[in-house]
Amino acid sequence: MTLPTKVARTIHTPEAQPATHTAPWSAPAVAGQTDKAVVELRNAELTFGDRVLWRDLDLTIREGEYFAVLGSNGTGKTSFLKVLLGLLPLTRGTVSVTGERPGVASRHVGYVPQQRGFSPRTPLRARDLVAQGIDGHQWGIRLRRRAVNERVDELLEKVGASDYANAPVGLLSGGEQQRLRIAQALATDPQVLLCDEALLSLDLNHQYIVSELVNQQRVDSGSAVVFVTHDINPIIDHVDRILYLAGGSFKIGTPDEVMRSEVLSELYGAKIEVLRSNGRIIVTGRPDNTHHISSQEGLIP
Ligand SMILES: Nc1ncnc2c1ncn2[C@@H]1O[C@H](COP(=O)(O)OP(=O)(O)OP(=O)(O)O)[C@@H](O)[C@H]1O
Repeated sequence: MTLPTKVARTIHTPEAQPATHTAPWSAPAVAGQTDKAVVELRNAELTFGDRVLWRDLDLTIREGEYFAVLGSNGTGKTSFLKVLLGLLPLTRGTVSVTGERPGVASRHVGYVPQQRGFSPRTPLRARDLVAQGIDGHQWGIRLRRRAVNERVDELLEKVGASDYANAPVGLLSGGEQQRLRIAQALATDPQVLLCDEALLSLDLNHQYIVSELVNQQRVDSGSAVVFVTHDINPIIDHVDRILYLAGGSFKIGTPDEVMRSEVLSELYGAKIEVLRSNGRIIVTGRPDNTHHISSQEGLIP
C-alpha cells in the first residue's frame, strides 16, 4: 500500500479542467446514456497528510455510464468510492451524488463491497442477506414483510440465486455469495451502483456472470456504474470511461484514450507498454512493483 509521496501531477483532460472553467464538459453520447449527471466532482482533492491521492479532479458521471476506476495498490480507488458513499470528506472541492451531498441520497446508491467470505457459521440465509438491502439497512427502505419477501424473490431470480435462497450464506461459494451482494446492492434499483473489486477472487466464469449482472442493471435501469478494479479485462466490453490513478496523478478518458503506452508512460513517469491481444489489454513495465497478475491469465491491468 505504500507508494512514495509525490506532488500531484495532473494531466489535463477534457474532464480535468482548471477550477476557473465553470462549464462542465459534455461526454460524447454513448448508447443507453443520458445527459443527466449523477456524480459530480469539482476541483476535488483528497490528501492524507502530505500524501496526495488526487488533486484538481473535475468529473461528471452520467446516467447509464459505465465508469471504471483503475490503479495500483494504494492509489486511492477505494477512497474514491468512500468519498461517493459519504464516508470520507474531500480535503478540497465539492462532490455530489444524485444531486445531493454523498451519504444523504443513500437509497439511490447501491454498493457492492470487496468480496470477503462469510464464516461457515454465519447465522444468515441467502435471502436474509438480500433483504438487508431492503429493510432495516442503511442503504435500504422500509417495506412491509410480504412486499419485502416478494422483492427478495425477484432479486434472487434476477441474479440467478433462487436455487439457494434458503441456504446459509457461509456454505455458499465465493461466486454465489457475490451474486447475493449484487442482489442486495440492486434492492432499491439504485441510480448509482458502486462496485469495489467486485470480481476479486472469482473464477473466470463467475467474473463473467457477475460482470454481466452489473452491466444488465445499467442497461435495464440506466444506473451509472462506478467499478473499482485492478484488472479492466473482465469489464472491458462495457466500460465507457476510465479514471486511472497513479501516485497522485490521474487520467480520465475512454479505454482507447487512456490505455495507451504513451499515456500511461506519462502518468507513471516511466516507460510503460500497453499491448492488446484478443481484445484484452496487457500492461507491462509499471514501476511501482505492485503488479496484479490477473488470476488465470497472467495479465497485468
Ligand atoms: N483514513 C485514512 N487515513 C490515512 N490514510 C489513509 C486513510 N484511508 C486510506 N489511506 C491511505 O490512502 C491510500 C489509498 O488507499 P485506498 O485504500 O484508497 O487505495 P486503493 O487504491 O483502493 O488500494 P488497494 O488497491 O490496495 O485496495 C493508502 O496509502 C492508504 O493507506
